Amino acid sequence: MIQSSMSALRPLRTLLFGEHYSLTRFCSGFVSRMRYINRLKENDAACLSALQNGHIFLFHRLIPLLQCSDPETFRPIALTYSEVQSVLHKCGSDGSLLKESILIGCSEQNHAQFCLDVGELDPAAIAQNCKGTFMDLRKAFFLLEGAEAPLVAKAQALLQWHQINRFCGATGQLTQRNQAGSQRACSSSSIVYYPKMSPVVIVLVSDGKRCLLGRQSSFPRGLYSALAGFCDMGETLEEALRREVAEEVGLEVQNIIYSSSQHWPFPHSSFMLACHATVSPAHSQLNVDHLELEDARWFTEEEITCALQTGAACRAS
Ligand SMILES: NC(=O)C1=CN([C@@H]2O[C@H](COP(=O)(O)OP(=O)(O)OC[C@H]3O[C@@H](n4cnc5c(N)ncnc54)[C@H](OP(=O)(O)O)[C@@H]3O)[C@@H](O)[C@H]2O)C=CC1
Ligand SMILES: [Mg+2]
Repeated sequence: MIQSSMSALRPLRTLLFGEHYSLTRFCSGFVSRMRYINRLKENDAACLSALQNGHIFLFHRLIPLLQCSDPETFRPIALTYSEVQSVLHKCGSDGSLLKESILIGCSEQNHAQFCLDVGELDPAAIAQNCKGTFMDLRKAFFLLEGAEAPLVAKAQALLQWHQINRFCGATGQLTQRNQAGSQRACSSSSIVYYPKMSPVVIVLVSDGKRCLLGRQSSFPRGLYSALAGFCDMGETLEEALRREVAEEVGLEVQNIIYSSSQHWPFPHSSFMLACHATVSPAHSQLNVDHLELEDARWFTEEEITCALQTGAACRAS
């Protein structure tokens, strides 16, 4: 039936697209990659085979292995299956650890990408064999180029999620992961667990002339940031944002406009939703909750520009 309807469509296809019509011509590289990744999540054998032909990024106890090409530029090291096998052998492991690799993506060159935590092995020996260095993600996040920081952050977040979700919350039994590492399942309760992110709002509040920034006592000296907070269960983005600003600085905001989003790996996996919002100048008096924030202040555009220029000058020197 399908066959005959496909044949019936052929003249139309030829008219529209010419003799060399093929379905794949209309699948962009992006679509093919997304479908490929999805297939690897669903098919353990396909995923294992992709691992043998893919690229693997190593971590040691959640710290990524990076290569430093010059003092300012770091890149994650993409190793092949046989390269990792050889490094593991040199470090006294039989290589079975490789099966614990977790799928994190697919490069534009169509190589499936995986990450692997070699936490039981000697990090110095691994780093030396790979000509790399293990660097804390909080530092690495700001030194990695473009798309590489989110990839490394995603890898670390997935590795961490697997490490803390080894047991079923209902039965206490060990959970089993699929080959891609996109889920864990408990055979006793049949519960399937998926990697989780906590939704977080971050908001730049303005009174029309100034913007509001705050700092926690744990922030590095001199660092101020837009206000942020975790969404509570059942809240909308707008409700969470209004509550957080009210809690932290005692203001009521309006005119909430969504701006953008990003995955944020610290302290665990958050999904940050960034917005703009306003308060009227007549209601901009701050009442800071010092249990949550060490300080919060209104900053003028000139102050922000000056601080950014000073920061850029400090980084350049
Ligand atoms: N300006 C900022 O604060 C910035 C924050 N971020 C990120 O935004 C997120 C929120 O930061 P923050 O301002 O500290 O959040 P909050 O203002 O919500 O305060 C943190 C407190 O919220 C409680 N909490 C509620 N839900 C969670 C959860 N799912 N995970 C952890 N704690 C929770 C905890 O309190 P208790 O332990 O008392 O229950 C925690 O100490 C973090 O991922 C942070 O890294 C990023 C950039 C800037
Ligand atoms: Mg906060």
